[in-house]
Amino acid sequence: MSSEESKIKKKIESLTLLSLAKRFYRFYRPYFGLDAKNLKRTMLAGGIILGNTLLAFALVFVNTSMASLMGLLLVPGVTYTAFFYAAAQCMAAIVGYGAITGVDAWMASLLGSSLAHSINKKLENRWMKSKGYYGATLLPKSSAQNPSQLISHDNYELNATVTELFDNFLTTVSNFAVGIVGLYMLSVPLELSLFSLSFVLPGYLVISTVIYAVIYNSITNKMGDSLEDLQSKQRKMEGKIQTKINHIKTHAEAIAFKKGTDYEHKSLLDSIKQSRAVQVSVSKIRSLLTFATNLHAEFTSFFAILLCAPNIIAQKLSFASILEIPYHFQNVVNFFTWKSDNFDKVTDCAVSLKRIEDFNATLTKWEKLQEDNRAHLQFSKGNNKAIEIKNLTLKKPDGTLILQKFTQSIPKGKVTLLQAASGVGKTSILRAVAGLSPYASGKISGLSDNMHFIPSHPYFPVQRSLLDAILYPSQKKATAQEIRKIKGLMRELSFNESIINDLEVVKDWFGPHLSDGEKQRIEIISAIMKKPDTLFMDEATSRVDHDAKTDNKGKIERLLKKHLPDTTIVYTDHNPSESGFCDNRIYLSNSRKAMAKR
Ligand SMILES: Nc1ncnc2c1ncn2[C@@H]1O[C@H](COP(=O)(O)OP(=O)(O)OP(=O)(O)O)[C@@H](O)[C@H]1O
Repeated sequence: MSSEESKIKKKIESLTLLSLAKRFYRFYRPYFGLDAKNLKRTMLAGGIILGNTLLAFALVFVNTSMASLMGLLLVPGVTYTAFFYAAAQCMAAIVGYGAITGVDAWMASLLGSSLAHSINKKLENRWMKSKGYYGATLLPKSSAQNPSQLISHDNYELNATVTELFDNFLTTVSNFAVGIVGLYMLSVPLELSLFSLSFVLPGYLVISTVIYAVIYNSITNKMGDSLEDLQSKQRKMEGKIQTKINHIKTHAEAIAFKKGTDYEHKSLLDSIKQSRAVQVSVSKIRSLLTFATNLHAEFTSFFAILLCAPNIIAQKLSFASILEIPYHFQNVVNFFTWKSDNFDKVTDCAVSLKRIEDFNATLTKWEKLQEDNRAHLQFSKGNNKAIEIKNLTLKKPDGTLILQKFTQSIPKGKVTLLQAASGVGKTSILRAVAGLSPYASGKISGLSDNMHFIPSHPYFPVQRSLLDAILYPSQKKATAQEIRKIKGLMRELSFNESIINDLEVVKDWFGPHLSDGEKQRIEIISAIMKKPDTLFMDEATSRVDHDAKTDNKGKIERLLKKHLPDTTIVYTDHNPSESGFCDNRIYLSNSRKAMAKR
């Protein structure tokens, strides 16, 4: 089979109800069972199934009581007592039917929200705990999904719609059963005479209804085949727009400085235009489907009457039976046309499910990559004298080399400067040491758990105070002593009093409230507060002055020596001071070989 053929086959398969049901089954299976965690959901699903079985009986009760009321009205000389009794029966049947429907819908919505909550927790948990937020971008050919839409919106929509569809499908099945039985009971055998031969077709109403339904279903299915693809594209476009807007917000200042408004505007507008083009195609297909389904809705009664015509003409059907036929006909047809009748919702769910499947697949790849890498890059306890790096080889996601067989001994309790030209691999070494490089091999020994890293771009948690940023990621309340110490360090690093007074105020501290150099000084205070055994700093003072007068860089270096006298410090710096801060230098040459010099 050619690749084109197999693609087409895959597409057709992906849209069949059976294959969709299989995918949904695989996806939802872990959320049901008899254990305490899943029992509530299992009971709700059972309740919905039971509710729909009861609905089938309630429906029979509604139909028979209506038919007997009709029959009664046609009897000459009917009494009011008999009429009210029959009417009361009808009322009771209708109210009973309505009540079961209400309880059923309530259980479906409870099930939907319970599933949404549980699945979201799992997705979020997996994304955060496996560091998927970091790793997804490191995968080769990663399409770097934007999970914000998925976690905040798609998953809730998916579960609300799936449970609604599940309930709706069960109702359709129970109505179908009632419809088939009803049509069969009303189906007076059709007698046909052709030439001298006569035929009798028993249950012909059932057979004709099924034939009608199958033909209608195949027509609408063909029309809606491309809807899932288009909706998938539409969601991707929405994700792209969100990403671009977030990007503009994050880099607002740089864009404004670079006078990039028109550039960003055009880029955003292009995405909005593309999304609009997809939306127009989706609307066209939707309107075609609406046309077909509305036509079918009107045709149903007409076709049912046509089917009954021979028996009505032969006066073999009572008036009450004639009234029942379109109703049963509709119920039988609805079963076959269920997917096309709910095409929008079914494809919406299929699209959301696909996005969650892709998201999970990306996380699985990342988890596997980490697992594989654990065997290649080995960490061990080592000795008290030095951090030993042996044969460290680092690669890019596409497999090309960054650094080969780097071997180095870093003395403990000293300050070591890691120097090299830009792009040689200094940050990559720090990533490997932090266990954040999935394409690394070699051996590293002598590290303790108490390490601290200052990344090249300062980090501030969202909607938190400066104090929270300094103590990040600790979630404990700061003690009065800690606050006093932090304020003292801020004064030593020449912070303005107004900033010191705002220490506990929640602000967008990553925004313009602090200069870049101030942000870097906050990171230094954070490191001092952690008292790590080993401190790794990546260009941590690049935005801080070190001229003779103010010398903030010198202040930082003296402060680190004073407060962290026993800490092993390893840092990168393109513009190191000559103040004697570092005890040891490592030069990483372009030929990827390291040389050490004291
Ligand atoms: N995830 C990645 N995907 C692709 N290339 C990568 C990745 N990580 C690192 N590299 C490449 O590895 C090389 C080394 O990068 P690294 O950031 O370690 O350099 P550096 O020595 O710290 O540079 P600088 O001094 O400019 O910060 C660069 O060419 C970079 O593009």
